[in-house]
Amino acid sequence: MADMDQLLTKKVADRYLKREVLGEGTYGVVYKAIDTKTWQVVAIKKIRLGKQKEGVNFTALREIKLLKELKDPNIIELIDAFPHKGNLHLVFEFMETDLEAVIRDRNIVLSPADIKSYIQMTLKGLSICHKKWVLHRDMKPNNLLIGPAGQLKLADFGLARLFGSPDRRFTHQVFARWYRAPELLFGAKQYGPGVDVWAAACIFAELLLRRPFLQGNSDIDQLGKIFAAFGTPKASQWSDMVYLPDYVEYQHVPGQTLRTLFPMASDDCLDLLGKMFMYDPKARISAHQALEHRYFSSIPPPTEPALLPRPPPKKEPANAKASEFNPLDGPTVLSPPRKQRRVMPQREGFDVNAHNMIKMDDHGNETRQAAGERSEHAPMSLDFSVFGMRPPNRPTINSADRSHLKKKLDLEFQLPEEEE
Ligand SMILES: Nc1ncnc2c1ncn2[C@@H]1O[C@H](COP(=O)(O)OP(=O)(O)OP(=O)(O)O)[C@@H](O)[C@H]1O
Repeated sequence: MADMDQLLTKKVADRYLKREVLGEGTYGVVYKAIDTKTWQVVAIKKIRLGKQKEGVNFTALREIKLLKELKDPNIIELIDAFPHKGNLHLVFEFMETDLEAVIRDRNIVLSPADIKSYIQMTLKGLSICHKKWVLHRDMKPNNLLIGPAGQLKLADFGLARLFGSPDRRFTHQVFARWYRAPELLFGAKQYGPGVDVWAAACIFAELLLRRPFLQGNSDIDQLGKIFAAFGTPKASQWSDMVYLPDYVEYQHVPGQTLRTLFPMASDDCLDLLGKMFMYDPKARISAHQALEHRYFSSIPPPTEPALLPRPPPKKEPANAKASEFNPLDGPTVLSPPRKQRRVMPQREGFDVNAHNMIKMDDHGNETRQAAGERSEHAPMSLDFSVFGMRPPNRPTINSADRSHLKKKLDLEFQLPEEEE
């Protein structure tokens, strides 16, 4: 490991002075750095591009350019993007903390006005991205970063699409499942902005409850938790559901009222939440419509961002939090017992032997298992979403492509000689 002096003097791409590692996420390591062009503190996300030889994925890089142009007070700014030593570096404005830290800080009391403010900023960021046809697809509280003036900004926008669906076998991805929309859990290949609205609804619920709302420990269990909360969807509520690739029939459970689930919330709050949690993505409210909902115009008005309670700036790498977090600490298990649940693949030509099963390891993580091998932990946990749903090839960049790229994409590529 490089010593501190080296880290302090290292210059990346002739522009950034690298500082400490902030943490490691799904796509790679994140460093703190100083931008010597502006003397601004930045966060550099180093994305591993792998060793593929297929060259540059121009579509992906065109999308990075699009992300660079996506400027809004509620979206983290992508300041720069450059390839360096087989990795793609994305330079973002530096943010002090995130919404997960706010929710989990027991010293923080969140008033209804504070919750309104945080969810309004989330929806504002979403609405702008959706207007430009960019989906997030991996919304969760630790992707909602909070700046020094209390502004909430959406981070990691578009990365799931660009660099493939995050692999949920990684520890830090276990939590992402809790925010997945039912259509994704049923394997929808075509989905829209509704997936982000569902995730925003889960975050809204988490702000109200101060703990993750629906904590499934496998994709099937996640659907079980959703249905136990809101009732198994009827064909009248979501007619297209049965056509989804991984649709399985669940035993009918009645669900609970939103009032029972969120006893302290106002009527307006519950009305909006219910519209964001609509099963049928076509019936689900859009981020733009949600912002027009009377919840945001009724009293209390949302707290000014600068007045929002927030934890002290982070000191430790946030990836430590994954190990601290115990999903068993969560709310009452809402899922019906496994035995009661019918999981019946009803697809023509479905061959269970051709597929894989998912079982849970001791930490509650999913591990793939060949079909035929029986899992004692989750005998019914067939995860159909793994079939034929491999992440798209990651874009790769080789030196021959760089000049080409510069012309095509107008990214400021500077490729220094020094070692990383
Ligand atoms: N713009 C930023 N400013 C400050 N810290 C950041 C910034 N972006 C990321 N970080 C920090 O870097 C670390 C890794 O972040 P990253 O987004 O890669 O993963 P994560 O949010 O921990 O998990 P996941 O990949 O599942 O979203 C986290 O501690 C995160 O708070």
